[in-house]
Amino acid sequence: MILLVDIGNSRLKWAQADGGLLQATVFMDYRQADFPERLREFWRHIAVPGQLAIASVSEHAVTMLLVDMARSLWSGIEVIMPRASETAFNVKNAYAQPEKLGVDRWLALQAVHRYYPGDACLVDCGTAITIDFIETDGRHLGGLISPGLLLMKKSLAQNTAALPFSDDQADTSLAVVTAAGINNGTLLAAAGLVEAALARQPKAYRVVLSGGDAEILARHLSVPSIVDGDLVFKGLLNYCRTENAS
Ligand SMILES: Nc1ncnc2c1ncn2[C@@H]1O[C@H](COP(=O)(O)OP(=O)(O)OP(=O)(O)O)[C@@H](O)[C@H]1O
Ligand SMILES: CC(C)(CO)[C@@H](O)C(=O)NCCC(=O)O
Ligand SMILES: [K+]
Repeated sequence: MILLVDIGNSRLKWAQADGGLLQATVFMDYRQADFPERLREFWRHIAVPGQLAIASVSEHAVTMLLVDMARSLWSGIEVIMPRASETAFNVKNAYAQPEKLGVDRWLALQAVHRYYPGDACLVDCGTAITIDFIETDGRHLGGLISPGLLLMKKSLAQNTAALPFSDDQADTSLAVVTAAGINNGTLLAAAGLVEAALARQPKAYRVVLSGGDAEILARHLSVPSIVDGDLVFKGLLNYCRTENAS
């Protein structure tokens, strides 16, 4: 049994994998005061994992809390924390300083290369929206970073006098009330960003979406896309299998 954890900037996701098969994902808000207690209550009842694999783009303290908790629950558990590198699993990192690429992007790129082979455009619609291009041969071309939908809406509410925070249904039509104007405007900003990034490339790329806003973005993109919310977990599993085999 392997325990997989993806710590984003808004929330944490964890799942177990048995024989390479992913089980259901649990989403948790790790900024709440009772988070450690709630997590421990979950983990006390799961099948004992032999390995814990963590991908974190959050503060080190959150990772350490999880590692300490896992070690206290299951002494001898092996902890795996991949870092972005120059190459791994046939993917070549485009960054001049490869370790600076977010490990979530790095792991998701490896999963895309393995499960959706070909020229691909990976879009993670989380706290941030990241767009990364990868070639059939595993060459990462680089990417883009923008605020995610929630951040765009929050910053409008925080930096204007008249605009409220709104989190209702959105589409990309012209609005005649403020809330819809914000929801539709931010959604179109995200969709337009992805479409513009694709249009600027000299050839076509298969679009793969992940993250909390993947479904809504997929519904409003003018190009076909695949939604896979498990890319970071799938990327993490690569590292576990390798360690198991060695
Ligand atoms: N229950 C939820 N809690 C938080 N965000 C949610 C929820 N449901 C949907 N979302 C949407 O998901 C987005 C956050 O996505 P996700 O959980 O993938 O981010 P994250 O992994 O924490 O962030 P990142 O990896 O980008 O730092 C938000 O912009 C929000 O609009
Ligand atoms: C961009 C985010 C926040 C997306 O989760 C994360 O991948 C990150 O913190 N990356 C480090 C900077 C970079 O990837 O260039
Ligand atoms: K993420």
